[in-house]
Amino acid sequence: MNDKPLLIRHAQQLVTLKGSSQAPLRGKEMNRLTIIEDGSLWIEDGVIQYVGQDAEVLKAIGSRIDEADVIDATGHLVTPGLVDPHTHLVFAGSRENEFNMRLNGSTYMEIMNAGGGIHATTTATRNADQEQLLEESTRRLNRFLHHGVTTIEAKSGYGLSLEHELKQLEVAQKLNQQHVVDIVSTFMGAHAVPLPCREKPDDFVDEVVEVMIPEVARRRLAEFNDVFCERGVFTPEQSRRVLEAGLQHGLLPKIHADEIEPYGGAELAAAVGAVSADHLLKASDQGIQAMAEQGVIAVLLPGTAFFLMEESANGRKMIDAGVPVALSTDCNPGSSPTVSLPLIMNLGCLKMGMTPAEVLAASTINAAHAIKRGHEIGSLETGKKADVVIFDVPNYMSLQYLYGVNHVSCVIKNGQVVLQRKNG
Ligand SMILES: N=CN[C@@H](CCC(=O)O)C(=O)O
Ligand SMILES: [Zn+2]
Repeated sequence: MNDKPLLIRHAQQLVTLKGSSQAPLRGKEMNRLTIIEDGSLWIEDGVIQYVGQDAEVLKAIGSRIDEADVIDATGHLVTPGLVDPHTHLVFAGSRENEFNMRLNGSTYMEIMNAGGGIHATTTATRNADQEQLLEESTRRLNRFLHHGVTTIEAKSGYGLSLEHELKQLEVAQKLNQQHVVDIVSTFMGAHAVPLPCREKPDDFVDEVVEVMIPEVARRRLAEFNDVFCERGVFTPEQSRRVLEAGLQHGLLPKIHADEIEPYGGAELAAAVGAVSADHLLKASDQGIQAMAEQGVIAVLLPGTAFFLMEESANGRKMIDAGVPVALSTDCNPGSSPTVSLPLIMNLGCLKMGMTPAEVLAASTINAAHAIKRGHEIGSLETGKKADVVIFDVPNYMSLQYLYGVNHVSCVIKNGQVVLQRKNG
């Protein structure tokens, strides 16, 4: 912990997103950023103590300014640390061959049904030991940090057996201990039916429900439980079994829903009280309505749609229907190998009709709520963790307008400067 306080001064825009620690922003609220011009932050013991205009903060700290390290953010944008609420961070290998196959006409599901896709990464991940997984995942996590991400969700799901699911989750746990970026773990044993079980998928669901979930919960290796609810993977009935079993063991439900075709995933998310439903490219209007009524967060992944060359989810319609929306990279080796959450924000604007304010809310406070961390991160408010990004742009609109560029200039995690970049 830094003994010295940290003072960030004179931000051209300091976006606080204050006032939503209890519940995610919805509808028109998603444009409510609360911006302070000539903004400053006083950070002590890893926690934000004062937020306001420079003159106000200076008045509050008085002569203590002499104790502090000072960062001059003149001409820069200051935001909460970005939060990525849906990644498959821990895996081995890569699948550029499948990218090439898709560009030659194969579809994502054809490749998976032929034993590639998730199965290919499962083989590579099973063959990797913890050390290799840790090394590959650390490199990825470093790159997330370079793009301004200070907290990330990480799913298992490339083990598909108790032994290898535990291995993936243990690697995530170690990464959380070793790396400055915080990791929140999700168990996703129901990511695919392993090839040898293909004739008897319900037997595999039994194993997930009766063996894997209880053991993962007993070892406290995850907080959430996810399932790939899609035709040819897990049916809505099987998915419900998995999610309800998780709930019985204290694992909160999340769901990969309606990605390839409308399949009742959004409706199921609402019925089981899922924290989030993710993907939703093909979600039905009734499903969207049900999510709005139950307050299920839509975690949208426009990078996945982009990379699969599909139409994005209708983020605009979901926000207008009152669904709280968050954004994520979906970082994985098959459908979205990116680590750039800022690029995903760009795509949120360009492919889903979200405003620059909405994508920022979706990648900070709403993303924090999607992993049940809204009370401690996602906004710049007194008492919250001092996770902060300084961007080399003058305002939040420029972050989207000057798209496809990494504008991160400095990242502060728990009150410590952990990354500084030169932007020229
Ligand atoms: N769609 C299912 N699961 C991942 C992709 C996993 C993979 O292809 O390896 C996703 O969220 O996109
Ligand atoms: Zn995913």
